[in-house]
Amino acid sequence: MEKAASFLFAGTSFNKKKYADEIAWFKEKKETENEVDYLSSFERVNPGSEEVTVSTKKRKRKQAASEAVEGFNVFKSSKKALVISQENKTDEGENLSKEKKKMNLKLEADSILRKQYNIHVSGNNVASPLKSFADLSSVYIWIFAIVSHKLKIEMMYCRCLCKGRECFACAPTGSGKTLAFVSPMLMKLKHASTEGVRAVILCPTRELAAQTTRECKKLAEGNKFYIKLLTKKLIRSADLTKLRCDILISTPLRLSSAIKKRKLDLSRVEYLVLDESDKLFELGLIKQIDSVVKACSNPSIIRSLFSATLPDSVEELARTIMHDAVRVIIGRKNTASESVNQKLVFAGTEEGKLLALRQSFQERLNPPVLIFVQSKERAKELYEELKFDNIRVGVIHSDLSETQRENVVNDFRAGKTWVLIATDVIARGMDFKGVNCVINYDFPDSAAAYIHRIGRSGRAGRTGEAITFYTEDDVPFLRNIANVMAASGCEVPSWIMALRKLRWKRHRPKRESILTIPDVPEE
Ligand SMILES: Nc1ncnc2c1ncn2[C@@H]1O[C@H](COP(=O)(O)OP(=O)(O)OP(=O)(O)O)[C@@H](O)[C@H]1O
Repeated sequence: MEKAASFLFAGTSFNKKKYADEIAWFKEKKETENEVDYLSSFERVNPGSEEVTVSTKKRKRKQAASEAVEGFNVFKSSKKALVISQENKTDEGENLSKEKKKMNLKLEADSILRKQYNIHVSGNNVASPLKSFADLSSVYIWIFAIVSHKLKIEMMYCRCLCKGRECFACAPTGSGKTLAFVSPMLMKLKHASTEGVRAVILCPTRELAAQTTRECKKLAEGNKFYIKLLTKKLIRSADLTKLRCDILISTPLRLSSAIKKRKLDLSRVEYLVLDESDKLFELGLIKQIDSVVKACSNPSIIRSLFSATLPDSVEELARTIMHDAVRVIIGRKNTASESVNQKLVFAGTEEGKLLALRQSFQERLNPPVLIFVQSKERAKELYEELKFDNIRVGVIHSDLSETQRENVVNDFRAGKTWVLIATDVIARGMDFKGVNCVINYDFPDSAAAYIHRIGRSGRAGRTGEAITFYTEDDVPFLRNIANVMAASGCEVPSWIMALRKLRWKRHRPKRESILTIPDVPEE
């Protein structure tokens, strides 16, 4: 256990100060105490259960005995439990009914635990959620995820993948989905191999693919896994048929063109993860996804879909290719992270938006701040305006080269720039540490875009803020955003909730130019 756990923690830096309580909690208690802890919490929510009346000592013995009879992993290694179970073997019929009762109690406990943590699971033969330190010894999972109770997705998904199940997973932004699919994947792959690509992770953008590669490498540090980001350079320089790679991370376009041109062999792939899956299943990418799915022809492949937003249409489509998939939803599907305080601000006109932004920067600029606009032209314009104000500002959009985009992201991560203006290109999956505020300078074009944009703040248990400017043009679409806000516990004016809900495809109205300064030089 220790070895496996240290392998998982290798290269991952946890904020030990922040999680000091949890670490202390974990250190102070022995395995058995934690087991009892779980039991007593179960009893608290089951006052009617007969277990409440028995003494702690008796209860422990009773628990150990019946778990051993059933062969659950939790207490399997306990010799005492085995002895007691043999002593108790009196009548087979009685044992059978005890077993049934115990099984029912276990199912009930699983369901209470899921309810407590807002985990919704469906599918056949779904594994129990991880609940105590004892469970860790069987699947070597993230201790911090369990004690902090914040990163629940890892609890459930690790269990599914370790049991070899395909999975749809939908959990809020910043809840740790990346580690939820990378850590069990590394555990299952065990060690590096020369047998070609064994796992593929698809991400919708290059920035996200690069970030995921970095996370994978950090997590695998000390173990010689070959983890590769499929770059243009790699495609040009290497003979991909001989590529030594355990985990390959790519965007769909790059991978499908590599499959086509260089005959990359994906027939041994054991794990395929589609991160930000709803984005990947959008019309523009579906052909490439299809070619990747076909190329991963190993019949025992395990495929998983992850996102903070998972429309029913995507689920339906994906189900046609998945085998008996488990569906794991943390919280409510398609809702924003509850740790982001969301506000709507009426700015009247385009001019009003710039004024409001300048004013809020003068009053309190609490960097890092991310500002989203609806097009690259507008990103460039706002950049010129803010540069003029002597703000440490960066801009990222699809007109920049790969290296330029990389530099902009690195500068923002390093704190060299305090404000980053962006299009939706970085709205998904990007994990900038501690973004204090997201400003939707231009109203998002869908509820999903809103959820992902504001989800760049309030990550990994931290709190954040999101401000959305709206003008007259945006009013018909306010209700859609207001619904998301209300679902995550934010206050919304009643007049907005009374607006008619519109079905929207894409709301990108033609907006007046942001520029107030004349003659912007061409970049
Ligand atoms: N068990 C954990 N304990 C502490 N921090 C964690 C844990 N798991 C993940 N994190 C941190 O939480 C942050 C958010 O994780 P991640 O980027 O995987 O979120 P996500 O759910 O994929 O979000 P998004 O939907 O925006 O892509 C990261 O900085 C990650 O290092």
